[in-house]
Amino acid sequence: MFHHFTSSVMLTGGIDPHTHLAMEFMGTETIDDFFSGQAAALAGGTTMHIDFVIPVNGSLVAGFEAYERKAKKSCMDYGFHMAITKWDESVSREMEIMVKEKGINSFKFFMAYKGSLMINDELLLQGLKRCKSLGALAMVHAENGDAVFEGQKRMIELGITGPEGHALSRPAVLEGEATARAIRLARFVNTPLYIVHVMSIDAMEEISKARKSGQKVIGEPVVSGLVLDDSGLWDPDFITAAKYVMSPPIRESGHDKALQAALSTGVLQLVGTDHCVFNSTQKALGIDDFRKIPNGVNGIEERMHLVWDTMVESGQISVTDYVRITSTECARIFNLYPRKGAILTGSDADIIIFNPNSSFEISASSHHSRTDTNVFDGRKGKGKVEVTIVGGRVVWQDDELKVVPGSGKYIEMPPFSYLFNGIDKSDAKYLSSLRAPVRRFNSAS
Ligand SMILES: NC(=O)NCCC(=O)O
Ligand SMILES: [Zn+2]
Ligand SMILES: [Zn+2]
Repeated sequence: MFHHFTSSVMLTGGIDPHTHLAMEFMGTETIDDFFSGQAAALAGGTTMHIDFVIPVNGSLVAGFEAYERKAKKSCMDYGFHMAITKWDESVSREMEIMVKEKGINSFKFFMAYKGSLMINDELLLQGLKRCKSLGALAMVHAENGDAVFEGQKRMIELGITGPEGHALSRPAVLEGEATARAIRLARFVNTPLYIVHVMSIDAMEEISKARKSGQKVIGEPVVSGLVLDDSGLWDPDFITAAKYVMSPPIRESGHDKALQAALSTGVLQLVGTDHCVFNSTQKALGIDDFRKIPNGVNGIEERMHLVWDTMVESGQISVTDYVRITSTECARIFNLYPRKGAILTGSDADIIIFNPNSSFEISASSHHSRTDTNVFDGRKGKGKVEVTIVGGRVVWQDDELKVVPGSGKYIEMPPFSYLFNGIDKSDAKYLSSLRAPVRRFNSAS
């Protein structure tokens, strides 16, 4: 959705499907909270984000309440996904409460982070079945956590303790394996699947194959994976190298371009950030051992600019495609369209004015995030978000923020998005195929 506005264009505000604000993780907490992270987002033209609630001691209700408190200071609209980290009757019941009473329509399963968030295949299967019955979208962090654990041991035994050990310990083959496994289990259950942070050709090709076969699989690359390669991890300065540590890792050069191509051809459908930032002091927790470097990079403020420059300015996609991959498709997948993801009568007036002839430059000293580093530091490009409007109010203009803590609203997301269309019919077809050849056996005697 875009309209001409002198040399600038009016576009739908961005929606970031993947963030971690005020998240307790790896013995610390992300430094951007719901105010600072959202202020950064608004300065970069993103007007809504969906964050991941982490259960408290396995309780979804307690986790939801904790995130409600964290989000009180919000200055822009937000929604929640919910992580599932253990399985029992109570979790299964709480999933229903989340969907029917709390406005959550997606659940994330971590196939990595052994010993903390990781789940096994048995849990994943139970979770997929439950998601299907509730009309909720299952999401996976796809890396083989057991093999990552082995890979980490291997690096430490070789004496490789620096940030490069992070990437070497969890190669793309492990992302490809877990992506394939999750896709096959979702096919077995016959429920849609969303792969978060697709970082490699290996994972992307599994998604491509499944989609070609007609399976409902969504692939989300993140801006770091689209525009960076792993060279920063070899920087001789620990803090510089450690800022690039995220999971799955940023890959060797070549994966970035392949992910861009997949995005431009519809193999991948929307762009997130996985904004999950720790400052230099927090990253230094892993100075002697890469396994202790808190995982995560920035992107919430940079996504709209970098996707424009990398994809539209380069000629890979049109402006219409840009709006789809940064906003509309996210709204459709999470059942918010057309309230969000569109400029229409009756939609929330979340709008940006974007000047394609202007330019941007990214730097840790001028960004709005609280963190003291930026993985895109020094990058320049074409295009600039000149104005951000949320709910009809100007919050970013002339490089100045006018944000009000507490003004952001929680957006409930109803279940049974378009991805569930036709699932009941294909189930019925499968069941009738089982019953068709009723076999009779002769008795043994
Ligand atoms: N991605 C990452 O390194 N940190 C955030 C948690 C996750 O999404 O896996
Ligand atoms: Zn993840
Ligand atoms: Zn994440």
